[in-house]
Amino acid sequence: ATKMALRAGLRSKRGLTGVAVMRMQSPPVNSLNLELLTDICIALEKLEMDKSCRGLIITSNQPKVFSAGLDILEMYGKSPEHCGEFWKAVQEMWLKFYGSNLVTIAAINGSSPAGGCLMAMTCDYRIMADNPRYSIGLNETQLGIVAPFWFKDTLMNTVGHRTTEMALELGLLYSPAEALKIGMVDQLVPEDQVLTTATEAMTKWLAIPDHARQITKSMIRKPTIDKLMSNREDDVKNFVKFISKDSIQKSLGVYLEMLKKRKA
Ligand SMILES: CCCCCCCCCCCC/C=C/CC(=O)SCCNC(=O)CCNC(=O)[C@H](O)C(C)(C)COP(=O)(O)OP(=O)(O)OC[C@H]1O[C@@H](n2cnc3c(N)ncnc32)[C@H](O)[C@@H]1OP(=O)(O)O
Repeated sequence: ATKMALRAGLRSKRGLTGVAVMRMQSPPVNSLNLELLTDICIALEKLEMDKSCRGLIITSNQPKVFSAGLDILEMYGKSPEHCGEFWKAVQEMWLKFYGSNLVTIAAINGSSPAGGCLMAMTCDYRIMADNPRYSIGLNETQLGIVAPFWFKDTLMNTVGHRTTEMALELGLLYSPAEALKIGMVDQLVPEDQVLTTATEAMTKWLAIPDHARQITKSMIRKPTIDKLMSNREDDVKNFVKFISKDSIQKSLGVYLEMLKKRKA
């Protein structure tokens, strides 16, 4: 096994031949800030160019949490320029993962709300710890914000039209058992078996010739990717306009307070 050290917040190492394991480690909850998003993108870009790499397992090194989603502090009280730069990085992460040529498997070893759920849904396969304390889903409306169309598309492509209406409008967070039932995740296993099961699943995916699998994946995902690709700048503008509204900033502020109080 070759080890590959990456910059802050991320470690990636080779286990199974041709398979990289990316472990997010940005304490306390792997919230996706600009730095972590950039690190993840650079790491994926490198792996994508590495001919010996065929698969990627993404998991968390933080206890109880896969990823808390986008870092709210990157969108709260920040300048429009900063928000725009942040949003471009979010788009970049989604485009790279959703369009990856690698087999990507999410080993979801903790809660995965909002952007964390999005990230997991960009993968080819999802294995989640069966711990009923964990939750996963796109809860944006609960924060008073609106998930953009490509979040919606990713969910719709994963769980279907009607389930997306309910999930997205109500901002539902699902238990692992519920998430399995609606197809948001593909498999549940005891917490200590998430990574080994991901490795087993990877073996199955890698038995398929890369070329055939990649073309098939692209055929299925390309229309969704093209939709964002041809609207990237408008999407950034929309985001900045939306997130800069006083009412939205207020909602985010209230939500952050709630997160802190809940802890106390
Ligand atoms: C009108 C036209 C509209 C057109 C649309 C335009 C486009 C607009 C788009 C706008 C969409 C933006 C999309 C956003 C997607 C997101 O991802 S938003 C983030 C949502 N995330 C959450 O709701 C998760 C919140 N966190 C939690 O629920 C919990 O932290 C946890 C379950 C993940 C873990 O729980 P626990 O282990 O108990 O840890 P905590 O004590 O709660 O947290 C520790 C620490 O971290 C802080 N924190 C948690 N999450 C975040 C986060 N996402 N960002 C920043 N900070 C976070 C938390 O406050 C604690 O801080 P302190 O230690 O108290 O300082």
